[in-house]
Amino acid sequence: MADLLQAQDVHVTYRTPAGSVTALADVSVSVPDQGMTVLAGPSGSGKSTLLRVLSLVEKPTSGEVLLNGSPTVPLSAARRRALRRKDIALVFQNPADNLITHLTVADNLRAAAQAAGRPEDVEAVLEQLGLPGTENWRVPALSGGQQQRLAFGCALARGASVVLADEPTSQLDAVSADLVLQTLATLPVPVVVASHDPRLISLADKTFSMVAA
Ligand SMILES: Nc1ncnc2c1ncn2[C@@H]1O[C@H](COP(=O)(O)OP(=O)(O)OP(=O)(O)O)[C@@H](O)[C@H]1O
Repeated sequence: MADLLQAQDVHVTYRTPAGSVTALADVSVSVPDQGMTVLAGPSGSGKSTLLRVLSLVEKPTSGEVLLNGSPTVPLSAARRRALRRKDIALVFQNPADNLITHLTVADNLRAAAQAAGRPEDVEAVLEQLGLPGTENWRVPALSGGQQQRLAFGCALARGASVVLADEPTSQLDAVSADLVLQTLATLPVPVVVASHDPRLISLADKTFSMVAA
């Protein structure tokens, strides 16, 4: 197993009107190129910040982030954006934030595939997500859990090599959350999840426990 993503001695400090806030202090973690890695910890421990740093959305104040062994911090914003578009899917907590809500399920998957210049296989992706027969549904007709699973499907459709998800079960009822967990555990790409959901942590191949900085 190789390391897909590595954070090395990462610090993140935010400047606010009330002074500076340290979100991450000296954090080092590696994400293997398979299975599910869970970033676990209480509210305020920096899970979402670390997820944004690992997904190259946010540059750390100091430290390095390696993607497939190559440093990303020295790269230009454009180069980081290109890497992110090619390899990395960040799935947000609010299901609808991950989708084009006025389009159908199939058109969301097609848009994701086309943006990456990839062939579409809508039926195969929906089968894999446990959403067969929903091709023509518009996003608001899906439950929150179904929307979350469709967001994972869009990540697969665009060929992302890793999916990072922020608290994917926090806005779902228990039944929907279970289906999302099953889907996450069977995605054919490595997954990084920020969560304090014990059910999710119990499915992890690797857990990184965080404490407030
Ligand atoms: N943009 C920001 N500006 C200022 N402070 C921030 C910002 N983002 C995060 N923080 C602070 O950084 C710390 C870590 O926040 P973060 O959201 O990463 O933690 P978390 O573990 O994901 O929390 P939660 O589970 O509540 O989402 C907190 O003290 C938070 O208030």
